[in-house]
Amino acid sequence: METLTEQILAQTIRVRPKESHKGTYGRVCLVGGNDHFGGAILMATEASVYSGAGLNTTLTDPSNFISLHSRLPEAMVANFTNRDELTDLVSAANTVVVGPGLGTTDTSLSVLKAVFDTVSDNQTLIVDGSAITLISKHDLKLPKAHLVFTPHQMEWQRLSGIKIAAQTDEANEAVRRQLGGTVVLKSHQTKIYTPTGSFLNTAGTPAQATGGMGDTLAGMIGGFTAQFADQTNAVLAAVYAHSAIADELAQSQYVVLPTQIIHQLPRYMHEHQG
Ligand SMILES: NC(=O)C1=CN([C@@H]2O[C@H](COP(=O)(O)OP(=O)(O)OC[C@H]3O[C@@H](n4cnc5c(N)ncnc54)[C@H](O)[C@@H]3O)[C@@H](O)[C@H]2O)[C@@H](O)CC1
Ligand SMILES: Nc1ncnc2c1ncn2[C@@H]1O[C@H](COP(=O)(O)OP(=O)(O)O)[C@@H](O)[C@H]1O
Ligand SMILES: [Mg+2]
Repeated sequence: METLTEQILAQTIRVRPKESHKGTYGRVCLVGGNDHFGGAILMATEASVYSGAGLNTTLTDPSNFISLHSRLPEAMVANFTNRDELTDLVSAANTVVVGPGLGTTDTSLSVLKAVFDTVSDNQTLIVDGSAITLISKHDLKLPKAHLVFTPHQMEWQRLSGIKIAAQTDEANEAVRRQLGGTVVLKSHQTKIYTPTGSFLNTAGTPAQATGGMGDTLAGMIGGFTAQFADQTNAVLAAVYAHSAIADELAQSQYVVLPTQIIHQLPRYMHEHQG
């Protein structure tokens, strides 16, 4: 297992070419946020926007439209139960993030199934939070896409069937191979299992242990994979940056809020572009 270092940032975060426009930096479609968990999709969307993704559209419950727009006018919004809009917007994206705050109701399940029916193998699909729980509960067939799963240990237990205490590298890698794609197994020391190797993230702090921290990471992975060509490096750089920014803030803070990490992203990415 290789330890992630700051080097991953300069290898991934590109200096922006002069001749470019919003279309150069990718389209992200984020799907989630029911009438209880609006904050989750708001944070994921804000993280994608602040990571620099060129165009961001959020498919969510209509009760979240006003809060999302008033906080983040840069993002577009649509109703996640409108099947035609979902099909159009998901198809148009380079990266789709599904799950933050999606919930586990019948509506959540039908939204997730619609996303799975729509994505294709040239797209990256980040599967987070409730989407992981729904796949486990309903034994859903996974779509053909560049899959990136972002479970915490309990979600990984549900998806892989491996109890938290038995989540060894060998056992985790075996399930990753069956699933295909990449698994970001989140904990106090996140491990990333990819088709080309495994990585340990030693950055990060207990000051991050607060709700919304993973929703924020899912949005960052969305923003990074939409912009940067090497999809594995984009995931690794997002994981590292998320924790490293938290470490900076934790030097003088007892707790680090997800939105504080988000607001440091443009400055941090400017300092670490290669
Ligand atoms: N502001 C919001 O709207 C928020 C919405 N959220 C959403 O709520 C939904 C449910 O997610 P939850 O994760 O809260 O609930 P889950 O029920 O999926 O998992 C939480 C449980 O897992 C346990 N656990 C064991 N190891 C863990 C680890 N390493 N990291 C985290 N938990 C671990 C926790 O103690 C807790 O009992 C998701 O869709 C999520 O996106 C949460 O992110 C919280 C904030
Ligand atoms: N003690 C800790 N040390 C380092 N990182 C942590 C710690 N606790 C939580 N994190 C990080 O915070 C995030 C939590 O994700 P998750 O549990 O999905 O949060 P949520 O669903 O509430 O947004 C992960 O990236 C995890 O690595
Ligand atoms: Mg989560």
